[in-house]
Amino acid sequence: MRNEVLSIRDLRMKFNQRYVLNGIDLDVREGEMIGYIGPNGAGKSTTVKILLGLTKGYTGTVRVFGEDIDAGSYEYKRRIGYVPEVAELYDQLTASEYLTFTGELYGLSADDADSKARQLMECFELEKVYHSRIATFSKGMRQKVLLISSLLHDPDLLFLDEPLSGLDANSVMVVKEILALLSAQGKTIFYSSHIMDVVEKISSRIILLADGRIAADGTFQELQQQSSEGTLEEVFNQLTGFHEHASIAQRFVSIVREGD
Ligand SMILES: Nc1ncnc2c1ncn2[C@@H]1O[C@H](COP(=O)(O)OP(=O)(O)OP(=O)(O)O)[C@@H](O)[C@H]1O
Repeated sequence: MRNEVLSIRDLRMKFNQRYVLNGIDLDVREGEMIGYIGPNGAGKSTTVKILLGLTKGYTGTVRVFGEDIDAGSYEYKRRIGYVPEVAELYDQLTASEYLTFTGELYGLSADDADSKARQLMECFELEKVYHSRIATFSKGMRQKVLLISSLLHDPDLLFLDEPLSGLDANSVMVVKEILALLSAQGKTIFYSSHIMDVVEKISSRIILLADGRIAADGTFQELQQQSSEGTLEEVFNQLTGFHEHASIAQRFVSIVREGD
């Protein structure tokens, strides 16, 4: 049996008297590639932020690498990498400064962080802008810097929120392959995205969160059987009880066209 990476019991979280997480139970083992999906506002980012120790005030038990994260130790964070949906990149820094800085935060020496960051930037054909300010980078270039910063310290557990956002088709292929290799080498990956065809293809297990609860958990094939639908997009629509896309679109367009 592979090692436990995450163990969550009856996790609940409320904001302004409203429960956003309503009792989550989840066990994750080494090497799992988890597609973490759910409608907007379902509670995906909230769960991830709790796991990262960024959001407090929850009830229930959360163990990461066997350690209760409420116990106050920060050591477990060194084994985690994170690509947030909206990143606070320090625009005034160069890629080299930013990556060396984040590498050092994760415990690498400045020289090791710099050398590793330079080589990883080269893999993404960004070596020429290594010493340029991030403020001058395109969306895709920024995304690559974020991916590199999340991986510099070779984490065992990786949380990715829309990691392909802004990447061109060639870079998408490279990143998907990187994730497959990391997963095959035992890294655990939480892949949160709204792009269902990618999630369908890369995940070994899909977890669907709806209204702060796990509404489905299994391989893509298991989810298909559960809902008797074809694509993950259709499974998602069915499991979240959504059938109104055509009428919503129609209403939206008719409001836009009002008065014409
Ligand atoms: N700091 C906060 N204060 C108040 N409400 C919050 C806070 N953070 C999240 N929420 C609420 O919690 C709910 C879940 O938000 P969360 O960001 O976890 O959803 P999500 O599943 O990641 O959504 P998306 O797919 O849109 O990124 C939302 O209703 C949101 O408004």
